[in-house]
Amino acid sequence: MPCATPGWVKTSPGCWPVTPAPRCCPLPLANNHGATVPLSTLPLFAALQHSAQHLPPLAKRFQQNSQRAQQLTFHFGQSLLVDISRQQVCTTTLAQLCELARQLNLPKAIAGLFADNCFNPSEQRAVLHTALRMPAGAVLEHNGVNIIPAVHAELAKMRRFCQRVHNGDWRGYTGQPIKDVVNIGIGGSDLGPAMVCEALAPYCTTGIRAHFVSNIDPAHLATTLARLNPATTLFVASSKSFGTDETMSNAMAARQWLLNACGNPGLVQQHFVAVSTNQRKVVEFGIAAENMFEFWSWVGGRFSLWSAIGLPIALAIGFERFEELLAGAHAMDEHLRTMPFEQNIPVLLALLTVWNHNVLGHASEGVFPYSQLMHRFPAFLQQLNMESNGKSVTLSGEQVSSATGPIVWGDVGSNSQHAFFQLLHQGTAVVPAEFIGFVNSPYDFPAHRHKLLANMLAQAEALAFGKSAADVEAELRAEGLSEQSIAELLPSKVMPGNRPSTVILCKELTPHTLGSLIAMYEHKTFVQGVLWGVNSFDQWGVELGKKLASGLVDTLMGKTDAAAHDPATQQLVQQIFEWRK
Ligand SMILES: O=P(O)(O)OC[C@H]1O[C@](O)(CO)[C@@H](O)[C@@H]1O
Repeated sequence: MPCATPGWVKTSPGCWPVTPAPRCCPLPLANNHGATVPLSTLPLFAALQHSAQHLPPLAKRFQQNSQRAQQLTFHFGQSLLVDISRQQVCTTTLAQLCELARQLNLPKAIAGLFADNCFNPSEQRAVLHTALRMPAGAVLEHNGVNIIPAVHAELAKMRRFCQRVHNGDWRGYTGQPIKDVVNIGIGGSDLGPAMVCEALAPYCTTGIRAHFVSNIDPAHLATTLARLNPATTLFVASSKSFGTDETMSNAMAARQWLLNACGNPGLVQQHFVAVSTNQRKVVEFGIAAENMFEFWSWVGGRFSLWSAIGLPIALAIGFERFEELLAGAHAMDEHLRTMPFEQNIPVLLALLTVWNHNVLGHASEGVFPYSQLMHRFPAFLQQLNMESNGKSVTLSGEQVSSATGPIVWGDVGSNSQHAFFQLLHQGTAVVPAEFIGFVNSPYDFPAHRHKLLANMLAQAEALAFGKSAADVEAELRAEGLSEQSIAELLPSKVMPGNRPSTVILCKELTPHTLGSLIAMYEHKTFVQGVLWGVNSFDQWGVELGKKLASGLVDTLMGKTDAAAHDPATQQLVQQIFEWRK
C-alpha cells in the first residue's frame, strides 16, 4: 500500500475493520527470500521454452526408457511416494528446472524459512510457521528470543485443556460434560481444522464431536445449532485478528443462543474459549484471558492449523494424535530443508508448476484425492495456494513479468470422473492433475477399496496414453459397425492422451501422513512464491470487498443511500428491496 513517506509502506493487522490504526514501517531494502531477477529473464528459462517445442509423446518416453517410472518416482519415508513419470519432463528437464531454482535464490530462501529470515514485508511480519512443529528441544530465535519454548508452552496448555474436556472435568452450565465443540472461524481459522477433522474421522474417538461454522449465511449457524444441546456445547471462537466480521457475527449470535438457554451471562464463560493473536479483543468480547489460546503474528492464517487454531482437531482426535500430525509436518520440513533439489518433493512439485504453467501455458491445476475423507482438501489447498500466490506484483513492488498462481481446483474421485473429467480427457484446456490415493482404509468393503484405487490408476493412465484413432477404429470394426458409422463416431471417441498428471500414493491416511502431505503443499506454495518473486504471505486483494460489503450492509439496512455505488449495484439493491419479505 502506498504511504506519504517515500520508500515506506502502510501496514495493517490484515483484517478489516483495522484496529489499531494503520502505521508506517520502513520497507526492507532488499527482498530476503524471493527471486532477485524475474524467472522469464533467465537464459535457462528460454532454453526450457525452446525444449518445450519438441516434446515427445508420453507413450514414446516410456517406450524409450524402461526405467522411467522408477527414475521419476520419489519416496518420502516408507509411506508416501510421488510419481511424476506421467509429467511431460525427463531427467534433463528436471535438472534444468532445479538449476533454474538455484539461480532464483531458492537455497537461500529455504534456509531463511527455518532461520527467521523469511519476511512478509507488506505486513511487516516474520514467517515462522515451521516453528509450530519443531520438537521441544529445538532453538529458533526471533528478535533474539528462542520462540520454541513459547510454542511448547501453548501446546502444553492445549493438552491440559483437552484432558479436562475429555475427562469430563470441564463442564457446562448444568454441570454436564461437553459433548460437542463448534469452531467459529473462517478462511485459515476454519479450512485447515475442518479439513483435518473430516480427513481423520476414523481417529475421532475421544467422544467429542467437532462442528464448523464459517459462513455469514445464517443457514450455517442455524442448522448447526439446531442439532446441538447448549448445555453440552463448547464454542471455540477462532480468529487471528479477532476482527473478522463473519466470525464476530457468528460468535455473538452463538453467545446469545447460549444465553437464551442458560439465562445467566456469568455461565456463558463455561462455553466459550478463543484462539487468537489479539488478547485485547478477546477480552473485550467477553472471553476470559485464561480461556484464550495464543498464537503469533508470525503465523499466517492459512499456515496456522498447527497452532492453537488446531484446538478442535486435538479435541476431536486427542492430543497425542495431534502431536503425530505435527511430527508428520516436521518430517516434511526436514525433507525440504535437507534434500537436494533433484529429490526434494515440494521443490519438484513447485518446479512442475513452473513447467506446466509458465513454460507450457496450462492455466490451472486439478487436485483429485481418491478419498471421501479428503473431501475438503481441494478447498483447503485453494486458500493455501491461491491466497498465497494469486499476486501480480513482486516483493519489490514491480509488476510480475510471468504468470503467477494457477487456478487450483478439484474434488474427490471417483465422483469427479462422473462430473467434469470429460473436459480433462478431451477438452481443449489441458489441466495438469494431481491424484492422491491411500492404499489402506479402516473401513470395511474391501472390494470398494480396490475399485477406488483402480479408478485413480485408470484415470492417470487414460490421461497420459489416451486412445489412438487406430485403436478406436479397430474397436468399432470389431463391433460390426458400418463404414459410415465408424467415420462418424471415430472423432468423438479418440482420446488425445499426453495429458500430464502426478500420482501421490500414501500407505494410509494417518495423522502423521496427513501432516506430511499438508506440509508438502505448504512448501510447494512457498517455493512457487520464491520462484515467482512474490510475497506469498499477504492477501491485500481481499480487503476492498470487505470494505465495500460493510458499506452495503448499511445500505441494505436502509441507513445509507445506494447512490454512492455503481449503477449495476444500485439496480440490484433496488431489486432486493422490492423482493424482500
Ligand atoms: O483469522 P482471521 O483473522 O479471522 O482471518 C480469517 C481469514 O481472513 C483472511 O484474512 C482473508 O479475508 C484470511 O487470510 C484469513 O485466514
